[in-house]
Amino acid sequence: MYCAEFAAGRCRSCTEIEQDYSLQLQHKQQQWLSLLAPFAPEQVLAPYPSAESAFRTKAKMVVSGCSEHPVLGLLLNTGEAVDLTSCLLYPAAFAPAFALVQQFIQRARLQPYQVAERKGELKFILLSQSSSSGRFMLRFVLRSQNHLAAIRKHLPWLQQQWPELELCSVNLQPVAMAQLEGETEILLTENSYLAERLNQVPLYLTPQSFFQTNPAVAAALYQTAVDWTADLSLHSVWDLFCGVGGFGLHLASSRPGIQLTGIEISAAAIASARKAAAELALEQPDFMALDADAFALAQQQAPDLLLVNPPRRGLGSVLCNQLLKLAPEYVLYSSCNPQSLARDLTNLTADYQLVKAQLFDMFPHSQHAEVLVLLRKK
Ligand SMILES: C[S@@+](CC[C@H](N)C(=O)[O-])C[C@H]1O[C@@H](n2cnc3c(N)ncnc32)[C@H](O)[C@@H]1O
Repeated sequence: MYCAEFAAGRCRSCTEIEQDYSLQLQHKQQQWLSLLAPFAPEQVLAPYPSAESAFRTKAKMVVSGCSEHPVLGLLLNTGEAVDLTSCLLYPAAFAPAFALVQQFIQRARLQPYQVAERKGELKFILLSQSSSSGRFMLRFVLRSQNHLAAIRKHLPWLQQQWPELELCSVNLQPVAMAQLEGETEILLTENSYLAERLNQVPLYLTPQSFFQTNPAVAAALYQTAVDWTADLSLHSVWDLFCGVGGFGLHLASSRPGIQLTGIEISAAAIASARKAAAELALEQPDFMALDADAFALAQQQAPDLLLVNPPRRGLGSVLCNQLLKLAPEYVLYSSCNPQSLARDLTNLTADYQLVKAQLFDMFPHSQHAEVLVLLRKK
């Protein structure tokens, strides 16, 4: 796919964008197959493809320039600002939304943060869209509360121009470092959730909780988890690193009566998962805001299916060893880092057989991949 910013060397995020998409997929699949080979999988399925453009429903834009001429995009080491408001990864509704945000910055006279001088207030804007409703969540990442009153004052204007704006908040990131967001979030609208719906399962996104960036591929991933486990005899499932509940809610809503336990470190994400579980009228779901290792280490009895979807670092040896000790009949492992998954599989395949594996192309044009594997106790 042709991208003018990539061709000009100004944006290098999509390192593979100039390669034909079918070749990108072939390439990822080959790498995936070579990582899996030592574990002798019984079945490896064809990769699940993504749309080539307009698939990414979350944008993280550095704000630079000045309040009269704000630039949304990225900042090069040279100090040059790159405008990414027409980036092809975003759905069509993002470009007019970015234009409104730029007008808002001008009206409210928000001063973009100047990295070199450590002056200014507005560092980033984070924009997410619900793929089911088309509605938006907008977050301003600020250095301090100095611009908060101006944002509050002009927000009614923005809401009037932009009826699809469901939720708006301010995140405070006072530290001058690369970390995108800080701990304090100030909600500016009545609504505290952005409602998403994948495969008819409600999911509630909140400002600080994780959500997949490619909802079409995420829907396929969740559905595959349901399909691969449909024939298994399951009474209990743990969903570790459950986020707002995508995997667990899909499994439990497709199998009435199943005992679901969801564990996640973010209390906001757990509140979302509980809200969705109540809407689905699930019987006895148990979503708890806890560290996954601490939870697993405190358990004596395994569920029938243990589902894990850890961050890029993977499970690590403590959780892998506890998993081997608990010995659930089945493990379903979804990973956004095939390398750390392979490390964990080295541990887990001592007692588990790798039954199925599939790559989901959540991040086209990059070298990243989401992968799903099903393991059965030997
Ligand atoms: C890759 S995301 C998966 C989220 C979810 N399964 C989904 O499909 O959206 C990893 C999740 O692990 C959570 N997390 C990170 N460290 C954790 C820990 N020590 N214990 C429990 N959850 C953790 C993050 O907050 C994040 O929601």
